[in-house]
Amino acid sequence: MILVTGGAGFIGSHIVDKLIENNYDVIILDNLTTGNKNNINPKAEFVNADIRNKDLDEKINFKDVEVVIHQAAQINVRNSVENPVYDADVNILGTINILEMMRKYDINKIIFASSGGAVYGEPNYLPVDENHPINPLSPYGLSKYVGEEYIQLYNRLYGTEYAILRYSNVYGERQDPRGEAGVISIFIDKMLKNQRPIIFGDGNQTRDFVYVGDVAKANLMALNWKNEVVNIGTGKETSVNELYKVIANELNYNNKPIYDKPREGEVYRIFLDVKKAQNLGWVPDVDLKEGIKKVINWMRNALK
Ligand SMILES: O=c1ccn([C@@H]2O[C@H](COP(=O)(O)OP(=O)(O)O[C@H]3O[C@H](CO)[C@H](O)[C@H](O)[C@H]3O)[C@@H](O)[C@H]2O)c(=O)[nH]1
Repeated sequence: MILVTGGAGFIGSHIVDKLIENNYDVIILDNLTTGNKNNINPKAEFVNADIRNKDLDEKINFKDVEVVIHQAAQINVRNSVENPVYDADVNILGTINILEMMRKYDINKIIFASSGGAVYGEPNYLPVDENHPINPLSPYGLSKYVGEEYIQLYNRLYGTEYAILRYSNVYGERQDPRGEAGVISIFIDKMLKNQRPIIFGDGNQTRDFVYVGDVAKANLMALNWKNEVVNIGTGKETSVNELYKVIANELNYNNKPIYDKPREGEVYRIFLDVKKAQNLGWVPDVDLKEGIKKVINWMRNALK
């Protein structure tokens, strides 16, 4: 049995679907603050609870759990700046609570969603590999990194195995354009409604956009990775202006974007070195254009 925390969320629900496709038994733990009931795979068992709950083992039969895939988190970077206590509570104490349940019930493996976009800070060199210095620029980046460190500490103290996946900018179906970020879903949503998207700054800032299905695939492969910290991205750099063009082109949208002042405190250029993931056998299957088409199809139906 595999426990997926945050399994009703954007990335977690795609992981659950892939696990079920591959005949794994899955329990979802989600408190539905940002997760959505509609994302829940009916073949999974669902427990509505908070990762910080000290009596989680009264709700979940941890004796059956062999691996925890820990995706539940406070994921909003800007909210973490406004409310660092809440961010640390969910992302640090929540992670420790999950690790304690694992210790109590001898669960030997955790796969953890970390952030390649947030832990490295402003890159000293590009692409950013796993050995790049850690210099988070937000409480969120720090809380994700502290989660990583606790997981490594539990490995030293109790031998708990881990795979820490540092995602780049993940996009895909079920990323809510009204919720936390996701420039791709925001641009598609606006263009479909014939509104003009806003580009913050000059639009030459770059990101590494990775499709959610490929991230789910990495999590399944990580079931066999032992004590690795791995960047998960495409290794390709795309500017926000380029992204705008690709989406506008797919949608035959002819309006120009509105340029606004740059968003404070965000990095200008970042993309990940993904050689390590490749050496472990993972490569992304879906390129940006194809992924954007998938999101457009999904959003057209979701908006009906
Ligand atoms: O309407 C928008 C939204 C975003 N952007 C720009 O697009 C780029 C990407 O922005 P996102 O908000 O999609 O993502 P971030 O790069 O800010 O990444 C942060 O938000 C992500 C959510 O997808 C992840 O949580 C990630 O770890 C975290 O660093 C940024 O340069 C941003 O300024 C715009 O120009 N217009």
